[in-house]
Parts: sequence; C-alpha cells; structure tokens
Amino acid sequence: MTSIAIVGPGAIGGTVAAWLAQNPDFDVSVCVRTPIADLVVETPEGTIRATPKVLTDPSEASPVDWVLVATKTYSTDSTRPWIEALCAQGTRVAIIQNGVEHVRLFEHIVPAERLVPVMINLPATRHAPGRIEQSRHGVIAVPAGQNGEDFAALFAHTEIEAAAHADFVSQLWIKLCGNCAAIVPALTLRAMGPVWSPDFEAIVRGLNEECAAVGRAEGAEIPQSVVDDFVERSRTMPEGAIAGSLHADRLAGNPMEIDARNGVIVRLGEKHGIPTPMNHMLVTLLGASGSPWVKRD
Ligand SMILES: NC(=O)C1=CN([C@@H]2O[C@H](COP(=O)(O)OP(=O)(O)OC[C@H]3O[C@@H](n4cnc5c(N)ncnc54)[C@H](OP(=O)(O)O)[C@@H]3O)[C@@H](O)[C@H]2O)C=CC1
Ligand SMILES: CC(C)(CO)C(=O)C(=O)O
Repeated sequence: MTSIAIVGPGAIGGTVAAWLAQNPDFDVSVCVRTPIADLVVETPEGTIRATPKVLTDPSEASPVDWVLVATKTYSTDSTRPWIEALCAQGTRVAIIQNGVEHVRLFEHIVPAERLVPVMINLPATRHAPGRIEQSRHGVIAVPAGQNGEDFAALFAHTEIEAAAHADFVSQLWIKLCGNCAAIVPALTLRAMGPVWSPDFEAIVRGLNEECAAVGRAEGAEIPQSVVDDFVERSRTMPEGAIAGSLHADRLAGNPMEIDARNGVIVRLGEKHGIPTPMNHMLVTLLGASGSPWVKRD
C-alpha cells in the first residue's frame, strides 16, 4: 500500500486526490484548511467520487510515502507544519503548482533530493469545498530520474497523462508562456477575443515574447510556434470565457499568483539583462488592483 497525502485539496489538489483515490492500492489522505466531507469531481471521463481521510491539523498527521502540495504559490510557508508532520526519511514531496520556481520556494522546507517539481496542465475549477470540475484532459510533467519516474507512475491508472522529461525546464517555461497572458483578462475582467485589435495583440504578443526570451536564457527550448499558438488562442478566446485560475481568482476577489506567473519573468529578465516592459507594467497595474501577491512569493 502506498500512502499519499495531498496538502491543499482545492481545484488541482482535489482533482489529483480524487483520481489517485480510485486506485485501491493507494491510501489517500487530504490535509485541509477548509474542511470537506468528500470529493466529487466532474471529469471529461464522467463523475468520480472519493472519500479520502481528511486531516484538519498537522498534529493528526503521520509520515507517508508521498506528500503532494497543491496550494497556491503564496501559501508555501503555511504548508510547512504539514510537510514536517508528514515526512520521514524516505518521504518524497511533489510540488504541483504553476510557475517555474517550485524548488526555490520549497528548498528551505524540503531537502532537494526529495523534492519533485511538477508542471500540471489541467484546467479545474472548484465550485464549493470538495466540488470540482475538471474541464479537459490532464497532463503532468516531472523531471527525468527516479523521483520523477516514481511520481509519474502514481498516475498510471488515472486519465491524467504523466511523464518524466529530460528537458523539464522547457516544459515549465512553455507552460508559463501559456499562463503569462492571462494577466490581461485578469486586468480587463473580460475575454480577450471580443476586444482584439492590433494594439491589443502587441501587448499579448509582448508578454509572450518576453516570457520566451527569459525562458530561453534560463535554458528552455521554446520554438516560436509556442508563442504564435498562444497568441492565436488568446485572439480566439470567446466572450464570457475565463482564462484560467488567475482570472478566476481576480473575479472572486482572491489573492493572485502575480509574482509566480509574471513577476518572475521580470525578476529573471533583470538577472539576464532582458527587458520585460509588458510584464513589468501589467504586474504593477494588477498589483495596484489590490492583490497582496505582486511582491516576490
Ligand atoms: N485551477 C487550475 O485550473 C490550475 C491551477 N494550477 C496551479 O495549481 C496550484 C493550485 O491551484 P488551485 O488548485 O487552482 O488553487 P485552489 O485555491 O483551488 O486550491 C488551493 C487549496 O490549498 C488550500 N490551502 C492553502 N493553504 C493551505 C494550508 N496551509 N494547509 C492546507 N490547505 C491549504 C486551500 O484551502 P481553502 O480550501 O481554505 O481555500 C485550497 O483548498 C496553483 O499554483 C495554480 O496556479 C495549475 C494548472 C491549472
Ligand atoms: C490555463 C490553465 C488552466 C492550464 O492548466 C492553468 O494553468 C491555470 O488556470 O492556472
């Protein structure tokens, strides 16, 4: 029996927990801030249900084989008591978050050799605690090596396609290219397609080009087609559509992962001497909308 604890069963953590709990060989528990009774996830494969063990305080936790952290990036330090209670010598800790700085954010909490950064491409929305909609097929990428391969193997019996990649850094930055333009609808509070114009396209393309340039300087391989495809996807975003979790968080009045998704492009751009004026300006403007998470997470 493999024991797995998911810290933060929100949209992503709840979906992952529900899928893993379908495997009778896994003992799945969830570590919550807001209590839940169970998990019900509407997936492209139909509705799945799970009744994992629900822990509400780190004092109830004991060491497990795998800890999966799926909180927002700005909640990192609040997960420390959970991670400490759930870890023994052999425990591995996977960080399932957006952005490219999983290791920087958690290396003061988890030893590097037990830390597994995870890129997840899986659109999910939490409608109520434990009630989630997974709107498309899920894809997970992890670094090559034993930890990455063992993590990917946990998903063998799920609809989530998980694989270890030698070029994980490219996986992370290509995902960030897809995420970085969502700062525009988070600011305008409407879909991009209906307001598209040459000036608007210059902003969206600028955000993406800056991200790709900084990613390449960090060692990622990002073909130009990645930028062009994301710009095209933005151009065709239909009226009423929500561009993912950042836009959804702004609409809900929640804190936003501005630093992890756009601030990081500015910070790492400065390190490499790459100008990032579009990201810099929109980070400043969205931060001025009231989110406390414009500063470095
Ligand atoms: N949603 C999506 O479609 C996608 C999101 N991502 C990324 O995945 C990560 C998670 O996002 P998402 O699932 O949307 O976020 P949610 O806000 O839906 O979920 C985060 C969860 O973490 C919980 N939490 C926060 N702090 C703690 C703590 N100290 N202990 C226990 N639980 C805690 C929250 O509790 P509470 O219930 O009290 O709010 C919530 O359940 C982010 O980095 C996001 O960018 C990546 C791909 C797609
Ligand atoms: C765009 C999406 C849904 C892709 O997984 C995402 O990463 C997010 O909303 O944060």
